[in-house]
Amino acid sequence: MSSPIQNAGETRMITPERAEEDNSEQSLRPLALGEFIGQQKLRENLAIFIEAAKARGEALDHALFYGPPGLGKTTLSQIVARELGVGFRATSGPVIARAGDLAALLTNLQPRDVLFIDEIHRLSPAVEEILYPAMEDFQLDLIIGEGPAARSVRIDLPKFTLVGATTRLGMITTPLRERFGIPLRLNFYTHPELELIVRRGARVLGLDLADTGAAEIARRARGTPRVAGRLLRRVRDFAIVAKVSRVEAHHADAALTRLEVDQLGLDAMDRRYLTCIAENYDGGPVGVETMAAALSEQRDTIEDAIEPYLIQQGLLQRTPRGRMLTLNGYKHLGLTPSSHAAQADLLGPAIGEDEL
Ligand SMILES: Nc1ncnc2c1ncn2[C@@H]1O[C@H](COP(=O)(O)OP(=O)(O)OP(=O)(O)O)[C@@H](O)[C@H]1O
Ligand SMILES: [Mg+2]
Repeated sequence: MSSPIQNAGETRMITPERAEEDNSEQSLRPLALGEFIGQQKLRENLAIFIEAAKARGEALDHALFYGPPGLGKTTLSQIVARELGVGFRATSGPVIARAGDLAALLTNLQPRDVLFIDEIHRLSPAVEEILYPAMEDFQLDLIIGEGPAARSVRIDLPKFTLVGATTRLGMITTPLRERFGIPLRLNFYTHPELELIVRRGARVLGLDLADTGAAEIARRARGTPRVAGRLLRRVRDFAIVAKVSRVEAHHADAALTRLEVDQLGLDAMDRRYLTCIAENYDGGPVGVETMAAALSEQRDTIEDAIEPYLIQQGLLQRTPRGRMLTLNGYKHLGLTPSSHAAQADLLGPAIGEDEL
């Protein structure tokens, strides 16, 4: 089991979530706003906010990046600090266990620094409590001591920028959400954008990739740069072993088909999810907990990493009563819908996209 090809098959090939291997993502990470491909509106707005903050010599307003995994939230957060020319400190929601941990981070910031909190929806309520006055008034209210001897002290903080990232906007409490002056939503990338990202990645990796090969990988990257980078590496593995000097569409297609990534970019897991709804639940509606149990998957994984792309592709719909397969979902599986199930397309309105 030591060849790269066999190892590649062991994990879910196109999962947009981070994996060990993604440490090598660093090399594919764009470092400036100008190098960042796609998310055009967001990029333009961000550039204006950054320029204005710099002109005023003030800290940028707090910013919140949200959207499915692997679309560039962490990358953009690093770019923000770099473009501002300030320090960057990174932590994540589950890592900050106690209020004191956050206090230590905040008191060590330099003026205008960026403090990046990944998975910010997973902060504990006690920590969030400390964060509110820090974000709003740049003050820290700490209780020192216990019992009758306890007293509260107030510490002034440097004016800093909090950059939060989350895959689950719906799980952020309203008071926290309202303290971000700049909420920024990341969307799935278009095929032409992904093609540019794949071509850039191939240059960085030193792979001779024909434009047709780049297009093939882009089309099957699930709208997600992280997936594009991963597919690109796997195609490169196949190319090395097969001694292909220039990778064309048919090479990429052969590699991706062997990895069970289909024409839409769905993998075995996605198809298992869709098939389960079609065959076990007559097309739905079925609740997410039921699906999690049926597939032995975490609910979070299903909601973060599987459903958003299926919904975006029009294969699945989230209704107030549960998940439903659409006619396109059936078509993609090569199944004939039951008359009952075909209703998904007529059932409105779907749950707001923000809930994703
Ligand atoms: N616009 C882009 N252009 C080129 N590469 C990109 C772009 N966006 C993301 N990437 C690449 O995709 C990978 C994943 O990006 P990133 O880690 O920023 O995603 P994320 O949104 O923070 O994901 P998660 O929600 O899992 O934390 C990185 O290797 C990054 O270099
Ligand atoms: Mg991230």
